[in-house]
Amino acid sequence: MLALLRPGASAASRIDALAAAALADELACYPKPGLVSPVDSGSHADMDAATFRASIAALAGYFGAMAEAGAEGAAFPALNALGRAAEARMLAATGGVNTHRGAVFSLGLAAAAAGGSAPERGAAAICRTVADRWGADILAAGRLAEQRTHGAAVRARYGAPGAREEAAAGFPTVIGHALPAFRMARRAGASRNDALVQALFAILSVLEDNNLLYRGGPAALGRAQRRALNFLASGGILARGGRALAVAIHRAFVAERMSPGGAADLLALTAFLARVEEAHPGP
Ligand SMILES: CC(C)(COP(=O)(O)OP(=O)(O)OC[C@H]1O[C@@H](n2cnc3c(N)ncnc32)[C@H](O)[C@@H]1O)[C@@H](O)C(=O)NCCC(=O)NCCS
Ligand SMILES: Nc1ncnc2c1ncn2[C@@H]1O[C@H](COP(=O)(O)OP(=O)(O)OP(=O)(O)O)[C@@H](O)[C@H]1O
Repeated sequence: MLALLRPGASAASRIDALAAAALADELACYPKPGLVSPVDSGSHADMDAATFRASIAALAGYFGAMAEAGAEGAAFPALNALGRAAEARMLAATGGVNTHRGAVFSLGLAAAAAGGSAPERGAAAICRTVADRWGADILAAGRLAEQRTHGAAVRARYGAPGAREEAAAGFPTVIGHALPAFRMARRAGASRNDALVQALFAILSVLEDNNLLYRGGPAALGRAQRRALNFLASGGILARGGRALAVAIHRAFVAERMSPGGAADLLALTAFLARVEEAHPGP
């Protein structure tokens, strides 16, 4: 966080610090259905909050490097190479556990876009930049990719879109659902944590999360979306009993061993964009 406060810090190092803070926001946020937080490991046996902290430390500098590359007009292959190298550092730090693959991808692209555009233009401009500058190449790379990931298995089985489609379209789930929910909750007096909980449920209510599809198929995805819609319809985190309902939904996910990792990645992106807007208020 210190680089944020240093007036002389470069734009890239400020973006790096904002991205690290956003990953810390996502980890700290509780309750998150089935996901790892400092309170518990949710539906995960192979990782806990310490694994995530080690992963965040291993990613130090990556988002700044993406911001610099974006500012220099880098094409997709250069960003992809930085992302793969960061992913390798993440796996080395966690003993091979996938803590942040989706965040390395989505938040990395957003950092590159933030580096290449004036941050005071806001979150929507950053996400549009991802779509405009790299969208076509993101989709083309997907068509050529090795088909051994969980995402590829889900696509082959259910034809579902995933992280690539969300990024190539300029993160519509974040711009259209998560950030409005976050801002509305903040205006209504919610803490950052509680506004992020609200944003996570907004994401969960609409996202085709590949992690849920991989572990539990369309039935698990439908159950997750219905629970999230029910949470939002009953007034969300600020309603009387809202926090208790969120904890109950978290426990239901854990009982079923379900975890919406894609939604968690987009929550980290939401936290990043919110912090960029706070640091660079528009006109
Ligand atoms: C595109 C990536 C994420 C691979 O996707 P694929 O769907 O094939 O694989 P995998 O199942 O391993 O990963 C999916 C990741 O996306 C997240 N996710 C799942 N569903 C969604 C969704 N609907 N929307 C957004 N994210 C999602 C998951 O949490 C998971 O972390 C990635 O491995 C890749 O190409 N990385 C390149 C390196 C990189 O990050 N470059 C930087 C920017 S170009
Ligand atoms: N707080 C969090 N808790 C759990 N997952 C998260 C969290 N934040 C982000 N994620 C995302 O969830 C994904 C990890 O989920 P998961 O462990 O289900 O996937 P996997 O390693 O692909 O599969 P599996 O463990 O089922 O073999 C990561 O890619 C990560 O980006």
